[in-house]
Amino acid sequence: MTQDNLVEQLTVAHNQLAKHATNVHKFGGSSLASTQCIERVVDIIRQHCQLNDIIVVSANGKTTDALFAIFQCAIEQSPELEEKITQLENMQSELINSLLNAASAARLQSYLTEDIKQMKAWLSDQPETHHADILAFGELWSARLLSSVLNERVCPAIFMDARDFLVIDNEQEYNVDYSVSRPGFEAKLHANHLTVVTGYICRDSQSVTRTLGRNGSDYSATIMAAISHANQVTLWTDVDGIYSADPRFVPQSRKLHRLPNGVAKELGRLGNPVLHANTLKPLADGKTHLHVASSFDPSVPGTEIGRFGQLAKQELSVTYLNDLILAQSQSFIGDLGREAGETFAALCADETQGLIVIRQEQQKAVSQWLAAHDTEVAFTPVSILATVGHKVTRQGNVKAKFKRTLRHQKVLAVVDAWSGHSVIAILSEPCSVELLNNVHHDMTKDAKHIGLVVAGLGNIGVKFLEMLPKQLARIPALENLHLVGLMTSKKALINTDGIDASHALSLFEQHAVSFDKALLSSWLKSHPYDELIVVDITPSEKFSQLYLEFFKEGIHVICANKWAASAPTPKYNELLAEAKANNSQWLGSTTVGAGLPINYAIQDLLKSGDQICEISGIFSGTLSWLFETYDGSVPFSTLLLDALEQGITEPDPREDLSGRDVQRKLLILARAAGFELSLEDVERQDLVPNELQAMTTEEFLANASQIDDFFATQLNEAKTSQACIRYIARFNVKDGKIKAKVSLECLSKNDAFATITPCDNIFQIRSLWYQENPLIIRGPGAGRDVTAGGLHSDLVTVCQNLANKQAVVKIKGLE
Ligand SMILES: NC(=O)C1=CN([C@@H]2O[C@H](COP(=O)(O)OP(=O)(O)OC[C@H]3O[C@@H](n4cnc5c(N)ncnc54)[C@H](O)[C@@H]3O)[C@@H](O)[C@H]2O)C=CC1
Ligand SMILES: N[C@@H](CC=O)C(=O)O
Repeated sequence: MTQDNLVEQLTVAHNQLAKHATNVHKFGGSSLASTQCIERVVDIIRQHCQLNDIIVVSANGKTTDALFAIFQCAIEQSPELEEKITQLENMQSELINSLLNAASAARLQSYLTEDIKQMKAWLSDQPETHHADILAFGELWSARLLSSVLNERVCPAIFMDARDFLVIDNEQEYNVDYSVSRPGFEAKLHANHLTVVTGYICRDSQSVTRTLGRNGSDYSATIMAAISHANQVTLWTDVDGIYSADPRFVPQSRKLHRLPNGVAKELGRLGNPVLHANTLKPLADGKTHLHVASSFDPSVPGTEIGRFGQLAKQELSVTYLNDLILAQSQSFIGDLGREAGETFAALCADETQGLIVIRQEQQKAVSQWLAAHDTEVAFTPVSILATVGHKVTRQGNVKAKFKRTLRHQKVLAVVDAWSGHSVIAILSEPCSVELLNNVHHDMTKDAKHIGLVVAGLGNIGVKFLEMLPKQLARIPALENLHLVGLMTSKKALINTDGIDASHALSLFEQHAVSFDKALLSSWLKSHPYDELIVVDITPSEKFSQLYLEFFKEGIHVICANKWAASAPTPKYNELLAEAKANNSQWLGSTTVGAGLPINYAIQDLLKSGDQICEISGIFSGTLSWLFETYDGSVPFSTLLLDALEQGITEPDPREDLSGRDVQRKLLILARAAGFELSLEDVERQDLVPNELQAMTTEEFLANASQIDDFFATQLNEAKTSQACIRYIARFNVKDGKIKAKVSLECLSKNDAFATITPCDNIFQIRSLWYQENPLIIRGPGAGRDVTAGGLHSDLVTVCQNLANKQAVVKIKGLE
């Protein structure tokens, strides 16, 4: 979804049933099969449609099948005819009476009685002449009923019989005569109404009822889109999208969230059960997007078909058709082969090898056609198996892979489709479910697409983005990762087609727009990626409060932000539980020690059965740098401003000076070590004087010199006893009692914590296995490079886990 779509979607969401642009919604028979189904459809219309939209309907449930059966009984003069008619009439009456108030029900009931009378008359006298008229009752009843229900419960709605305006000029090709149909429709239109139109039926230029063939209602919907210049068509059906293979047979199939028009058309041509070749014909220009969504679960994002950028074009799918005929003839070599392929709309054809693949029912016609050309033909029963994707015939690597996966099969030929969007293998045996699964696995196993959203483009965020293009190029685990979102506190740039990581910041400068939480939520709920990772590099408590929503959507979170990991215990536990329930990964290695592997070390000890009883050290890069550097020659506040400039402090350095940042880190590590405690359980010495507490960051920085006397005094006192001052975090457990404190301490110069490189962190861990001689981890604990590097390390871990399809949640660094 582009930013434009995003904004538009939000506008739509806030303007349900408001006067707006026309969209077309089509509801299939299964979506309208019962009272309960129709109630669901009414809810969908309430939430997703607007006045002036067009609703196209199929016949309720199995009504068309019942009408076919009735027609057949009449032809065969079967004694079951009366009973079948009564059953169908009763079924329609039940729907009418259960959904409408008494007055409307009586009105529709009387129409139904009239229709049944008419049907019986046609059935008793030349039923063949009225075949299409009889079938048309299904859509007629369905549209009349739905429009009445909408009128009663939702908004003004009118009912239109498509035969009153929709004219086809050639029955075989189902070509629409738009020059008659469009003005005919417009003349009947009522402004500020929903229009409910019968699918499947139309008339010819002699005003004879015609049907639009198999799945004609989908075609009706796209015709209505072309007639009304609609922006979107949604096919509400009983499946929730188009999959990379038929999900009934291929459990590993993935939903294709976005399909380029040409690829969708090719899938329809090669027998995709949801898409049909004619359906896409009226949308050939690609401007109107087609959505496939489930009326049984409308909140689940379906498949969008239209014009897309590069990313959607990388998707591959696999489809097959059994019970076909391979026709081989010398005549098919050269131009005649091409002509035959076009004449019979062959599933595939190769004029160099002289072959075409057709459906069984076409065999006779092909024989006759060839007889006219006086040549011989050999017919062989075959099946086809195809890999379908945007311009796939030009992708040598994909074709090679496809051939490799089929090397043990009896492949008669591998042919490029004329469209360029599929490579088709002709098999001498039917395609088995096992073969379909194997080929699908091989062709799509690397195709999991992961979206990346980066929140926070400050000191660390910018460095993270600077490193991203190189990381994407050199780390195999990031192969299918796409930067799709960037945000700061004020603006966001979301582009589902991907944001070029090499120009991320300038693209953000040029195209970012204001956003709010509702907009973000709506996008996050409908994003088209298999997985989405949000990297939180903000210092914002408010942003951390979105994690619960992220986890509910199965989104993964990597954070440098410490708020969520140090939240009050009930909240923290709720986040862990929600992440686990939805297989969301939550990693926050950089929340303590920046890029140092302290979280991993603690987790590893715990996992291996060790028990930690003490964690202490210098956890703040800022305070480490300040106290290691401060010797009284330069005022403390000058050093503080210097640290801010170097990017090692928190955005507001009082977070460091107050000990709050260290307090959070100690809590995060104690939790990682398996202890349950909250921030209040960690005693904290605040080094910010009261008078500087309530100021804005800018005011504080302007008045920072007020802290100098305090630190000068502390330093001088320490010097008199050959000691030094350091801000130390200490956590220990003795006899089950927890003690946790962060404070300024006066240390002997020989103390392990007294002599570290400025800005380094030092972590000392005592445990069952490290009692006398503690485990020490030491190194740079703050700064742009190491923190951004640590975030990239978490990113690779998440992507690797996703590639390995680990079902178990791992919340590294925070568990
Ligand atoms: N400086 C360091 O060495 C380390 C920093 N961190 C953490 O990294 C985070 C970022 O630090 P800096 O880059 O120094 O901060 P910064 O102040 O330079 O940048 C913060 C960014 O977050 C954005 N932001 C703020 N609130 C937002 C919201 N509600 N929604 C979206 N974006 C929002 C801001 O617009 C800005 O782009 C902090 O949580 C910090 O604790 C973690 C480890 C080390
Ligand atoms: N200000 C912090 C930055 C990282 O969390 C520190 O000094 O460690």
